[in-house]
Amino acid sequence: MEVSTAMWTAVVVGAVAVYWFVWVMGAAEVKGKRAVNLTMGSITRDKVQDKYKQYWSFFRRPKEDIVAASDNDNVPAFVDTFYNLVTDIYEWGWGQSFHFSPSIPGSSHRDATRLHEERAADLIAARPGRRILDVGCGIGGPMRAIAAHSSAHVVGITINEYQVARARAHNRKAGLHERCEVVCGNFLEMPFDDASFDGAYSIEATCHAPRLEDVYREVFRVLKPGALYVSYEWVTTALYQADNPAHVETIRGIERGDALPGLRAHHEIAEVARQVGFEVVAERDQALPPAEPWWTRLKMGRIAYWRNHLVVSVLAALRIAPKGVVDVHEMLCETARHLSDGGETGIFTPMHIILCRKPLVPAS
Ligand SMILES: C=C(CC[C@@H](C)[C@H]1CC[C@H]2C3=CC[C@H]4[C@H](C)[C@@H](O)CC[C@]4(C)[C@H]3CC[C@]12C)C(C)C
Ligand SMILES: C[S@@+](CC[C@H](N)C(=O)[O-])C[C@H]1O[C@@H](n2cnc3c(N)ncnc32)[C@H](O)[C@@H]1O
Repeated sequence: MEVSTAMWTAVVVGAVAVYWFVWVMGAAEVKGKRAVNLTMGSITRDKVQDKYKQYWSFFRRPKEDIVAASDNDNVPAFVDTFYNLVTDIYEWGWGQSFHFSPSIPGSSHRDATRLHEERAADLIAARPGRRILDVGCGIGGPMRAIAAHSSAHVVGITINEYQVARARAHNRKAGLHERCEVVCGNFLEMPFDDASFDGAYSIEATCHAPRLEDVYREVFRVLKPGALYVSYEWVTTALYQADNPAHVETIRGIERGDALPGLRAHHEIAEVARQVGFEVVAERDQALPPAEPWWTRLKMGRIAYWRNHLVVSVLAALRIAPKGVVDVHEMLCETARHLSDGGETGIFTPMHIILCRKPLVPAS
């Protein structure tokens, strides 16, 4: 082979390899976000690494310090930073719904996710003409599934501005923008009138509240009397032992890597709901058998995480992705390990479901 032919062959093979690596491998989810488009939310490129360090130093401290009164007020700001750092990676590697669901043999993750979301809509009797609140809506995966399933009008709230933009873009693309509204705000002080919603749900979002009563009280305020609220809570189960160092390490790992001021125990949830005035209609851990494990997808993804790590490292080296993206990705790999451990040992569940009703007549 002539030298020039060999060179041209090398160039073509190289170009195909780069295309495949970035465009094909780079799209971890079908039709999802691509690795070349990984930004870091509303953070400018040069600030990503600093913001990551700030986030990490906040959530790495002893739990007692985070929960201490003076720091509580800072939690929503750090949660916002966290979602600037992870939103694109979540969308790229997981999809538009930022939560878990029990796996369903023979069904895709996408279908299992949708069914888990539709369950929330059915539990609160979402239907056409009803105005439903999505507390902590992310980029709106559940909101779109619920609006499509029930034909209700869904209003989502998230603290993160970048997520608002992503959610609105997806709503429009799905043709659901007239039924799905997105508001940027803090669910601890919601910009909604009293008794202005016919139902509400929160999927794996209220775990970010430093005090659960603050968010439940707000949901109670904006619901009409008789309306239902369902929440999918992250909690430690009855199997968790606070004197078992391995358990403590797993739970601390989950808290650190998921911007949680402190996981609650399963028995605390209903107490808080009643304390703010709700009637508790039902409560169960949706992860318990006969449900299939929710952590399978997380665990099976290990090879994909390694591949993703390679992709983000190359993109960061080429300065296509911001520098801090590699650190953030590393943190997520570690978090995935703790979450799988929490699921396998049964000490943690991300789907402790509580269904509440605002009484027709206020309790005396
Ligand atoms: C409810 C919350 C988020 C739950 C999950 C949606 C996310 C928890 C951990 C995330 C991930 C871990 C590993 C990542 C992987 C290394 C990367 O290559 C691709 C994305 C991940 C799979 C990522 C996806 C989202 C999670 C599963 C919390 C924050 C309250
Ligand atoms: C893990 S995501 C879940 C998103 C969505 N429920 C889903 O399942 O796709 C948690 C969401 O809660 C939101 N959140 C956390 N703390 C918040 C707060 N104080 N006010 C409003 N939203 C908040 C985050 O911005 C994020 O959108």
